[in-house]
Amino acid sequence: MKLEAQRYDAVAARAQQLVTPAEVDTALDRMAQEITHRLAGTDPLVLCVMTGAVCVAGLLLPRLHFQLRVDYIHVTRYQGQTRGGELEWRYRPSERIRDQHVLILDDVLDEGLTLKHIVEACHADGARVVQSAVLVAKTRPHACEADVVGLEVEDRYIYGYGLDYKGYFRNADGIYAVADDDV
Ligand SMILES: O=P(O)(O)OC[C@H]1O[C@H](OP(=O)(O)OP(=O)(O)O)[C@H](O)[C@@H]1O
Ligand SMILES: Nc1nc2[nH]cnc2c(=O)[nH]1
Repeated sequence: MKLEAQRYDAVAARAQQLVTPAEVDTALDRMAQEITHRLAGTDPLVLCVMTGAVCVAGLLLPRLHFQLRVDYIHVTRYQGQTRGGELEWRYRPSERIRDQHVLILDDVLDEGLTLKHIVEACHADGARVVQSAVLVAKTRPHACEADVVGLEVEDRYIYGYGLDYKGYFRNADGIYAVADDDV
C-alpha cells in the first residue's frame, strides 16, 4: 500500500538514527573478514534473502575476494507490516542447494524465525554446510542464531539499508528506529 508523502515525511522526522552509514561500513568490513575466514576455499553458494538483504548483498559481495556463486531465496513473514506472521515462501532454489556450502545473507535477525526456517529448508534440500550472516541482530532472544553478525541494535522496529517500513525507506542511508506511535 502507498504511503502519502506527508505521512512518509512525518515518519522520517520522528525516527531516530541508531546506526550511521560509517558504522555500517565498518560492520560490513568486519563481516567480510569473518565470512572470508569461514568460507574462502569452499566455493559457497551465497543466498540473498529477498527483499531486505538486497543492500547487504550489494555492499558485502564486492568485499569478498574469493570464489563464490550468488542466488536468492524469497521468503517473507512481515509482508509490509511491523509484526511478523506466517512465513510465506516465494522462491526456494532447492535443486541448486544439494551438496553445497551455503551462506544465507539477511538484513535483520529479530525473532529469528525466518532464519530458522531457511536453515532447516537448506538442510532438507541437502546442503553440505549452512552458515548465515546478518547485518543487524536485535538484542532479544532469537529462535536461531546467525554465525556472523554485523551490528547489534535495541529491540525496536527499524528501517534503512534494505529494511523497510511499510514497503518504504529500504533506501535510507542509516539504520533508524521508527517512533513508537508509528509502529
Ligand atoms: O527474525 P524474524 O522475526 O523472522 O524477522 C526477520 C525477517 O524479517 C524481514 O523480512 P520480511 O518478512 O519483512 O520481508 P522483506 O525481506 O521483504 O522485508 C527480514 O528481511 C528478515 O528476513
Ligand atoms: N524492516 C524491518 N523488518 C523486520 N523484520 C523483523 N524485524 C524487522 C524490523 O525491525 N524492521
